[in-house]
Amino acid sequence: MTTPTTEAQERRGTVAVIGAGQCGRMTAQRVAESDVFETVLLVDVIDGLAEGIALDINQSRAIVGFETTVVGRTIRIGDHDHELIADAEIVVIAAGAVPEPHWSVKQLIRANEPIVRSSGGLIAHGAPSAVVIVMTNPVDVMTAIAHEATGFPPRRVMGQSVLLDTSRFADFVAEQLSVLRSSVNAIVVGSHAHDRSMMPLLSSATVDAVPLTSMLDGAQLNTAVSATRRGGSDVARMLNTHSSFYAPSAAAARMVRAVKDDNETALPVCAYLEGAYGIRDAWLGVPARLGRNGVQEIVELALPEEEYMALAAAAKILRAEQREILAPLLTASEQDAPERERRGQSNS
Ligand SMILES: NC(=O)c1ccc[n+]([C@@H]2O[C@H](COP(=O)([O-])OP(=O)(O)OC[C@H]3O[C@@H](n4cnc5c(N)ncnc54)[C@H](O)[C@@H]3O)[C@@H](O)[C@H]2O)c1
Repeated sequence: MTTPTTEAQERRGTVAVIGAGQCGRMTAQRVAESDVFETVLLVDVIDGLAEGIALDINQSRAIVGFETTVVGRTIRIGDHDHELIADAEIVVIAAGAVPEPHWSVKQLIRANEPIVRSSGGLIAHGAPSAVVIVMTNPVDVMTAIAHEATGFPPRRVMGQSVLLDTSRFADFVAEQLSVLRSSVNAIVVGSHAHDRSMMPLLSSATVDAVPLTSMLDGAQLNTAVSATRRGGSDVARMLNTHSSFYAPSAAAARMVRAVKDDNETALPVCAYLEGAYGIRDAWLGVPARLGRNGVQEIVELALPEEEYMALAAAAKILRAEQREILAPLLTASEQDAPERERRGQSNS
């Protein structure tokens, strides 16, 4: 069954979004408005929340002009109604605890780990062929947890992190130079944490093919980098009670579309590295080609020594954080198995 078509377009397939808070509901809306799926399923543990949001989005269809149906469902924590997300080809995890302002990263991890693990269990049983996109913070470690909880090959699990940071960097640079955002060609890699492990790659950044480093001086470049690293916390501080959701949902919806389109679109995402950039056994932000099976290939850019080393340092921090709560991914004997066969993900 497909929904009626307004043009020569057919809507097929289901995207499930777990968590109907600000990020989840906005992602569901953006995906529905792209009008390429038959159904967007939105689920939450709060009674009636997902159902209400779904009804509201659906009532905008005649104005906005899309036919995708958003279906809302309430789930109980630990009640794995696997049928619920059956048929979902892509699942976005946007479920999370409401953080207290004074929480440390460790407290956030402790609060969100069971939520992401239970979401992973639901996906593993209900949608065993799905591609998973994790939004829950801290996203690099939560992506690793989602991978462990689903038992999926790493290529079918990725995090939304550096696509958002890349967009923030492009926005700040465009503001500084009064140019179109589309003329800025730059990429952010590393961690989604708001510190030095989030790395705009200045060496390859261009504006209309002119190197960015020839257009901004050192102080201006530092300003753009700091503004990018602070991007999320600045929004959260202004909103006071909440974190950002417009730009994060735009990034998640873009990733959903790249997976759906299956044409190897390269986007920066949090992915598992097993040799690319000289990094093994860590989840972090790098450019990757996306498709129906998730991460088709890690795109290995030629980085100058300084950026290469900085990325290795970011990976070291993330690996340590991830190993603290994960069972080791590789045993010594597995280390000897052929890379691509073992992980199902190629790095080139
Ligand atoms: N990756 C990014 O770029 C990015 C950006 C902003 C926010 N985030 C993160 O995304 C997550 C969601 O953010 P938000 O602003 O939507 O938060 P929110 O508080 O508005 O929504 C979270 C929702 O998750 C639901 N939930 C909790 N446990 C659940 C479970 N087991 N199953 C289903 N639903 C469950 C809650 O009921 C709530 O509705 C947070 O962890 C946040 O830090 C990530």
